[in-house]
Formats: sequence, structure tokens, C-alpha cells
Amino acid sequence: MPSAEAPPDRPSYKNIQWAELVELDLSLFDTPEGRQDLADQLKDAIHTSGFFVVKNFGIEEEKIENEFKICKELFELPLEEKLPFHFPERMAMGDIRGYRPIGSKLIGLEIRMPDSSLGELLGLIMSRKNFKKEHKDNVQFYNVPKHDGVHDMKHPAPLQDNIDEIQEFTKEINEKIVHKILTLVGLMLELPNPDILIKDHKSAQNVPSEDLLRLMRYNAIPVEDSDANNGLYAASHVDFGTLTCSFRQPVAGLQILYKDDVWRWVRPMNDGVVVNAGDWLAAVTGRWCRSGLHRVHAPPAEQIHLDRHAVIFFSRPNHDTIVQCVRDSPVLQKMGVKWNEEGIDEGLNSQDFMRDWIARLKRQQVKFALMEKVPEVHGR
Ligand SMILES: O=C(O)CCC(=O)C(=O)O
Ligand SMILES: [Fe+2]
Repeated sequence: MPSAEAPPDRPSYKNIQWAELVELDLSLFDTPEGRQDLADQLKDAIHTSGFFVVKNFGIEEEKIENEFKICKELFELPLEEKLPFHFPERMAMGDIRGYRPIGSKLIGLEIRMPDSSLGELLGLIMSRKNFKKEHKDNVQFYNVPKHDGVHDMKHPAPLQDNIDEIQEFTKEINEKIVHKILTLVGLMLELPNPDILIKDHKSAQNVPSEDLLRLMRYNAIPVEDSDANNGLYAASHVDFGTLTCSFRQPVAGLQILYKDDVWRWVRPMNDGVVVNAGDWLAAVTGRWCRSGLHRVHAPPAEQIHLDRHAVIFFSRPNHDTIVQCVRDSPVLQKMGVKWNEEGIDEGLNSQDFMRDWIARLKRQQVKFALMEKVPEVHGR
């Protein structure tokens, strides 16, 4: 890695605060003692920041390497070969399959809601304000949905040519990482059946879900442009689903907001997966599992010239899942967790829960806009 001296006002390895994330060695999962030990380690992490790292999860390095290779090939394609896979209206409604080009979102505010009068309202409010510069993002990504008979679609060649491997890869992530973490959550909460959450995250292809594999590329941009965006590549947000699994990321950028209100950086890493809890897991555990606010900052000075590629799996509940909080957890009972503080409607299926979630975000954005405050928080 180059060791360029950072100008004093830019974050550099020397002056940034790193997040100290727990590392779970999943090779210990196979014995009851090992599982309990991992559950104990997870308890604090999932409650305080909602983020942790998993290692030794048993997916071969060549497979991970291959996903990054596909990711790079995909984004090397000319824009006109990717645009036929971009469906903005569908995306605005929460169906986020396919390609999203650079500049689709404004950092710090989200006014692209062509589907609703809320969008028009926001547009009006925003146009009254005198924004000197458009703070557009610099990221392009592609969401590959689960091959489940509901979400099937054709993809650009680098994906289509490898679609069987990609689907196999996501199945492995689900079974070798997501299911194991869900068991650890069950153990940590002392649920009568610690595996209870797995049944809502089946990987079989005939079980529809909103699971997706996201391939991303953040192009390195001139320092002045990233400064104009308050140094951000992606605005702060929480993830919707159960668990987000981000494969090894040698270019720093991801930041987590801790309870002390300090943004801490996730260390660049050459192996391991950064995992975070999403809003679904938070909701069913009475917010004991924290759906942590995070964002992507332009890399530190030493890496600011590098493009940043990411391979991220978003695990989400199967369509036939009904929202049901784990009220039978003695741990949560002892903690006096307040169920449904946010009015989560138990009994909804996972798709209605998602629609409700999106509607809440929109209401929140309108509220911020009416307050004439830049709404930094949105969901992804
Ligand atoms: O690029 C990253 O490391 C994180 C991206 C992210 O948070 C998201 O896509 O939801
Ligand atoms: Fe995210």
C-alpha cells in the first residue's frame, strides 16, 4: 500500500479511529462448547455496534476471488451495456434487482421517489432550497436476486455466464455464515429452540425471498469532489434485512456509528467477512440486536486514489415468514425489552413488513425535509 503523507485536514491511518470488532472463529462452531463460546462473544458485539467479523467460515478463497473478478468485469462494461438492467421505478418501490448507475442518489438527501406524490412534495421542498452543488454519489452497483422463480431475470454477460456459481455462492453464504450466526443469536438469547430463526431463511431455490448479492464499485474520485460530499461515498443508513455479509475489503471506507456518537472506521482486511444485523433481526429481537447506522466515507489519504469493489450478501426473510418477536427469550425478558416500541405489526408477512419499512423511511425523509434539515438517514 502506498504510504503517501496525508494533508493534515484529511483522514489518514494516523488520525482515524478504528472500530474494534469482535472476530468470531466459525471453525469452533461444530462443538457445543465452541458454539456457546461464540454466542458469548457475539452477545456484546451485536448489542453495542451490531457489527462483527467472521473468520474460518469454510468458503474457499478461490470462490470469493471469483466473485470479485466477476464484479470487476461487470463494471468494466460500457454504460450502455449495463443500463438495460436499470429499473429506477421498480427500485423506488423496493424491488431493487439489477443495475444502479453512478449518480443515482444524492449524498445526504434522497429525493428520487418518482413513484409517489411524496417524491413530488420533496422535490418541491428541495427546489426551494438553493443547493449550490449536486452531491451525487459515485457508486454503481448490481443486485443479483435469489433464483427462486419469482425474481428470475437475465443479467449482463459477466454475471449470466457465471450465474450457477453465483447462486451456489449465495447458498453457501446462507448455510455457512447466516444460519450459524442465527443459531448463535438463538443461543445467546437462550431460546428454547436456538435454531428457530433458520426456518425463515431457507436457501432452497423454490423458496422465494428478497435475498440478494450486491456487487459494487466506488470509483476513486478527485479529493475536491469527495470533500464537496462531506467526504462521503454513501450516506448513513441502516440495512433492511436479517444479516449483511460483506466480504473482505482491503480499501477502508465503511464507518459505523457507535453509541457514543463517534463514527469509527472498519479496518481494511484481506480475509474475513464483516457482518451486521439489519432491521428485520432488530425488530424480532426487540432491538436487542442492533441494526447499526453505517455509511461509506472516501478512503483515508493513503488509499484515496483506489477504486473500491465490494461483494456483499444481504440476507432477508423468506416471503412466507410472519413477523414474530422472540418473546420467549429469558434473556430479553430479564432485560425488560419493550416489544414493539415502534409499532412493528406482528403477523405481517415479510413483504408487507418491507413495504411498511419503506413507507416509514419515506415519512422520515419528508419530516427531515419539512424541517429543512438534510436527511442523512435512509435505508438500503
Ligand atoms: O460498501 C460498503 O462497504 C457498504 C455498503 C453498504 O452499506 C450497503 O450497500 O448497504
Ligand atoms: Fe448498508
